[in-house]
Amino acid sequence: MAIIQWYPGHIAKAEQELKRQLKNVDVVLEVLDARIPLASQHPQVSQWVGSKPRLLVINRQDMIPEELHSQWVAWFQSQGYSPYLTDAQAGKGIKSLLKAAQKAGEAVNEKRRSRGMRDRPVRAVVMGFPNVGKSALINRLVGRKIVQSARKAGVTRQLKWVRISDQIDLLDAPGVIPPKLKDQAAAIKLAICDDIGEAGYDLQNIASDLIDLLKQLHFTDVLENRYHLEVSNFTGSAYLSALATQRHNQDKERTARELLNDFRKGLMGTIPLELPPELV
Ligand SMILES: Nc1nc2c(ncn2[C@@H]2O[C@H](COP(=O)(O)OP(=O)(O)OP(=O)(O)O)[C@@H](O)[C@H]2O)c(=O)[nH]1
Repeated sequence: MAIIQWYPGHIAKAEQELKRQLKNVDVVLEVLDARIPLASQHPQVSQWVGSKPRLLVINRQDMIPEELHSQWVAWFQSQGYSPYLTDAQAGKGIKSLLKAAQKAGEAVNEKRRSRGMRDRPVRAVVMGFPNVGKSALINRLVGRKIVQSARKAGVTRQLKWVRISDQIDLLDAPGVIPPKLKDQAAAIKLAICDDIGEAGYDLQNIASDLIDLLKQLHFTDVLENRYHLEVSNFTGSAYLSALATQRHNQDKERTARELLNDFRKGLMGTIPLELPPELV
């Protein structure tokens, strides 16, 4: 079991900043990682967002098999959400999301009109865990590069409004959700997918956890195809050691980094680490 450590001061600050941003918006776009849509949802978001319309953006759709797309949409709809699938890197799913955000914010203008006020653009914010693709999504929604999008977790700056159309304004800085504190199983998945930002974790433990998880989900073939080492008789940790012996002169740290990078870059294939609950 991996021990993941957080920095409470850092989290408190992020949480405060998020609440400050949320005060100013009409519509929230909550970005999830398609490989782990459940673990990348934060239980407190509902409370923070309150009654504002919220759209779920299941990003990195390219990193899971296509047949799962509609299954996740159906599942989230059954839970009362409005889910939209995107690939922010390639720019897929952006138009429908934009339309939905515009529509979700219409209530604001209805209210304004009823008070004799003029319409104004709907204000939206993109929020989600570190590194889930918020900046890439903002750049796609705006249609040009206004936010730095990087592979390294935690790259996000201060806020400004950007007009996307005469109907919608977007905060140029994403709202970063501080990682979940209590749910270790979710935290491990977030760490595996590199969605945990500046939290400290042990690379070797997380790599071992990834191997255990792949075994549990019957994805042993992806490991065997990539590394040509049979996995069935090994625990995650023992497999990592065996791999280290085979590949890097017993350097487990290097092997762990390589394994995680291979997974994160999609080099093992499109592997969902979670399935919609009915399918389990
Ligand atoms: N394959 C794939 N990669 C994506 C997608 N969206 C974003 N990425 C990549 O994921 C990495 C992180 O994306 P960012 O947009 O920087 O993530 P962020 O949520 O803004 O990150 P922070 O600023 O750290 O909170 C980048 O390398 C992006 O190119 C996607 O839909 N598919």
